Amino acid sequence: MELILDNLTKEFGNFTAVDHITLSMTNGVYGLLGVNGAGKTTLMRMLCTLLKPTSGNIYCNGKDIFKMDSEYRNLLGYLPQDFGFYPEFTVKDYLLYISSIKGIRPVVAKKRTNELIGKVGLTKVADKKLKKLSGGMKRRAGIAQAMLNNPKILILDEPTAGLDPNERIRFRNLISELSEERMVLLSTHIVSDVEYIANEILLMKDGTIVNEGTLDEIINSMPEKVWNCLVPQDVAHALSKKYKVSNMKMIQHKVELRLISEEKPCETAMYVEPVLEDVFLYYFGERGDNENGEI
Ligand SMILES: Nc1ncnc2c1ncn2[C@@H]1O[C@H](COP(=O)(O)OP(=O)(O)OP(=O)(O)O)[C@@H](O)[C@H]1O
Repeated sequence: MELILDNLTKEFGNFTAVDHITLSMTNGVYGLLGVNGAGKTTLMRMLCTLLKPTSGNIYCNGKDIFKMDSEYRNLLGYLPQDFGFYPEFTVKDYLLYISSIKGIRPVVAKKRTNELIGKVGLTKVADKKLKKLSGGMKRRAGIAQAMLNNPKILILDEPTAGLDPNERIRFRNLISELSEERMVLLSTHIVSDVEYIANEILLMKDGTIVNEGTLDEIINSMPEKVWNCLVPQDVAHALSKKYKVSNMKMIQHKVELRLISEEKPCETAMYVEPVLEDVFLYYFGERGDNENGEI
């Protein structure tokens, strides 16, 4: 399975949401990481043929996905950010209903529904109405519906948004399990989501992929260094205005800062090994002197 994005672009009026992305993806988990508004959903909607590109193409095993029609849709499973669920349906009925929409034969649908309910850990609540489930459980039902046709390409838009830490971990494990022999593309703005499960990380900013690679490749390619410094409060204040600061902690009467800088930022600064969160800050963070800065 290979998906190729060739100069993919989407404009809304004179705003470019996805800007000439060229990319190739095969089996494995791809983590699309970016801040709100980076263009993740727009990119995913094009990959699901729900949105036509302004220019550029997407090829699946060499064929234009917009010309493949049902041949492509049969390969695809999609969990949208705000997936419409049916509050009065039980988990089982919901999955059987979606199966019928997808044109899956009833015998196959029944078998697949039972299998997936077990896989996503919803056996105990299979006959409960969706409105009675927790956010994480609903999201798991959402994943199950995306998996009904045993897709070779699974696209998950912010699947962990709003989940508590336990559910988040459970979800990550589930996604890893489901990634065998298929391509999974998941978007998130949470660094740890991709840190643990993505084989390939795509950093998206302002409609473009600013960096792409394995966790190690991305971390090692950061052009600046990460420093730890323990300084008095006034110095900490000045440093945080000048540099991007990934962490700040009070230790007795001093402040411990973790910051990103090309050169040694102060006399006492010690170089530390970077982690993905530092890289995220490098690309997406703002220095403290930028009033509009948000991470
Ligand atoms: N239909 C549309 N018309 C106009 N602008 C749009 C439309 N859809 C998206 N945009 C704009 O395109 C940009 C990218 O939006 P998109 O939803 O793809 O980002 P995102 O990375 O998924 O963000 P989030 O994490 O908040 O969902 C945003 O500035 C958004 O306002």
